[in-house]
Amino acid sequence: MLTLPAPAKLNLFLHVVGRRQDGYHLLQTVFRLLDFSDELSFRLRDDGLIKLLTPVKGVPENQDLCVRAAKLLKVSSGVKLGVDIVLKKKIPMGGGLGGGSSDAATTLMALNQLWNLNWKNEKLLKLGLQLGADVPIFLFGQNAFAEGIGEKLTAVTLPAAWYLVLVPSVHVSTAEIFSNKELTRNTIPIKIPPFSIWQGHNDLEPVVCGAYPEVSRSLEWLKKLENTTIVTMSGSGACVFAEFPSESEANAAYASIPVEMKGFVARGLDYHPMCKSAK
Ligand SMILES: C[C@@](CO)(OP(=O)(O)O)[C@H](O)COP(=O)(O)OP(=O)(O)OC[C@H]1O[C@@H](n2ccc(N)nc2=O)[C@H](O)[C@@H]1O
Ligand SMILES: Nc1ncnc2c1ncn2[C@@H]1O[C@H](COP(=O)(O)OP(=O)(O)O)[C@@H](O)[C@H]1O
Repeated sequence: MLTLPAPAKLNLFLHVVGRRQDGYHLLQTVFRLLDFSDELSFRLRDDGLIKLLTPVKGVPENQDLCVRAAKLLKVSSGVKLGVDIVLKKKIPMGGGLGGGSSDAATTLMALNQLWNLNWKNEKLLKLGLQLGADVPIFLFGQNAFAEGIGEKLTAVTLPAAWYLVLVPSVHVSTAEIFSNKELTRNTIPIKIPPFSIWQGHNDLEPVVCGAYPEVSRSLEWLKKLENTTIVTMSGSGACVFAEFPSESEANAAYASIPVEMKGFVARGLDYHPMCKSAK
């Protein structure tokens, strides 16, 4: 068994700067990888079948992003092998933390190895984008400024930071938020780095807060905390987070969350844990 992590991400800001003709939105965002991961294990099968031994509740096996990633790589490479996948989910689903996309990226990297394909990272990145706009960042393997729909990536160095992430108990559909009439799509594009991560905002946040009061309440609670450097929503929500310069400040804030709120503290990473530079 090959066992590998699939880390979560945060969008430190997310600007919607336009819309493509196919309806997809043009974004500018900074992705920060988190030391908070799903775990995937892979066992080679020589009968060509792709099996998820631990289906996720509410997600049919053939729609799970790791199964879709494995099938796409199998068809694209023409390989005759298969795989058994065991997925231990820890990242909240549909939370704007990119869990499904990260599972897909880890699957592509694992099978590139297990099936002896030796595909270059750029080729995997292109394939990954077919599965979702968030998949490329996890294959890129380090924090990045992203443009386009999330595929034009420029590496960025971010300060050490810890995050208190709140997980409201609502499921937000990414497609629903992007199609909302109230969404503003005209934030003025910023220039590529250097820029300040602290001056950004999330254009999807007012739309999600309007539709889901629990997200709004969680955000308001975070905004009252002291010593935070960023407080915003990640991606299309529902998770919201506060950034702190030290672990002790993040833990102290976590210790004070009201009983009805759920969350966790995680360290910001510089690299994907599967990246050579991370070791
Ligand atoms: C908003 C972001 C920010 O990082 O993250 P999440 O909140 O999903 O984590 C991403 O852009 C989401 O990426 P991902 O979750 O992979 O989205 P996809 O499956 O590609 O798209 C879901 C749907 O959202 C809409 N969509 C998505 C991305 C984009 N740039 N413009 C869009 O309009 C499209 O309607 C699409 O059908
Ligand atoms: N392995 C997976 N993990 C999580 N979600 C998955 C997975 N495979 C498919 N999905 C589907 O993708 C949707 C978005 O999942 P996720 O990536 O966790 O959230 P987000 O796009 O908000 O960051 C889920 O609601 C679920 O229906």
